[in-house]
Amino acid sequence: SACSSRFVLSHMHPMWQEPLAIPGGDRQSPIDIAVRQSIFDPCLNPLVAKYDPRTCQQIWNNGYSFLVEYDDTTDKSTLSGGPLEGRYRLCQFHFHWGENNAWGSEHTVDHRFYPAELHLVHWNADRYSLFEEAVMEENGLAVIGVFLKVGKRHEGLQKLVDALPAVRHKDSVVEFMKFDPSCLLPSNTKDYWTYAGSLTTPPLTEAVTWIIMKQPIEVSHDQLAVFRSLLFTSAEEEVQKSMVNNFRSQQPLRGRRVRSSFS
Ligand SMILES: COc1ccc(C[C@H]2SC(=O)NC2=O)c(OC)c1
Ligand SMILES: [Zn+2]
Repeated sequence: SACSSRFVLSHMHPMWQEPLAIPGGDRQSPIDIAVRQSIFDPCLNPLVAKYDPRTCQQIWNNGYSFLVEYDDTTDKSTLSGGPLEGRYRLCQFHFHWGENNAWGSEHTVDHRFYPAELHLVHWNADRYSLFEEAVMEENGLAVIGVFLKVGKRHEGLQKLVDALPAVRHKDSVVEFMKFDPSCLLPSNTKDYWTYAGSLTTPPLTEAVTWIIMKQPIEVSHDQLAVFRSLLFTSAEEEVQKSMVNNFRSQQPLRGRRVRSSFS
C-alpha cells in the first residue's frame, strides 16, 4: 500500500544520529509521559477501531523495523473516536524494540521503558486522498502506541512471529493475510494518553496525533527474541547487523500538554 512505499529511509541506520534540521521542532516524538502532569479530559471519546482482516497484505523488512501493511484504498479498516475528528485509515503497523528487555519502547511512562512498543499507523482519509499528503499535514496521521511487556505468550502475535524468519533481511517481503490487528490491542482501550507529535523517523514531520494505551499487552520472552533475530542489513551485505534498539531518543515537550482519557 502507498503508506509504506514512501517509507523511504536512509539505507544505513545513521538516522539514530539525529538529523540536524527538524521541521518546526516544537512537537517532536517520542516523549516521556509524566503521568501526574497529564490532564484528564472528560471530552475524550472512546476509541473506535474497526479493522477488516481481509485488508492485510504483507510483511516487509524495510531495514528499520518490520511492517505489516494493509490495503488503505478503502474505508474497510479505520480508526475514529478518541481525540480524532473524522475517520483515519489503517495503513500499517510495526514495532520498536531493544537488544534486551530493559529498554526498547519509544515512549516512556514516568521515565520507565518497556521492552517494545507497537505502532498502528492511520491517515486521515476524510481530509486527504493520499497517505503522502497526510504525512506532511498537521492532524494528517493518528498512531496508536501499545506497550509490550514480558509475560505470558501472546497467541495472536504468534502468527506474526512465525512469519518473521521469512523477512529476516532488509527489503524482504512475504505475503501475510487475514491478520486482525485488533488482537494486539489491550483489553482496556478506554484508558489512553494523547498528545500532538511527529513521526519518529525521517521525515520527522509533525503530523501525528499520538494515542498511547495505558495498559500494555503481554508477550513472551521467546516471542521478543524472534524480533531480535531480524537484521537491519540486506542479504548481500557482508556484515550482518541485528535489528535491535530501533527506537528514537526522547524529545523535548516544548510546553505541550499530554491529556488522559481517565482520571
Ligand atoms: C514517510 O512516511 C513515514 C515515514 C516513517 C514512518 C515510521 C515512523 S512514524 C512512527 O510512528 N514510527 C516510525 O517508525 C511512517 O509511519 C507513519 C511514515
Ligand atoms: Zn513507530
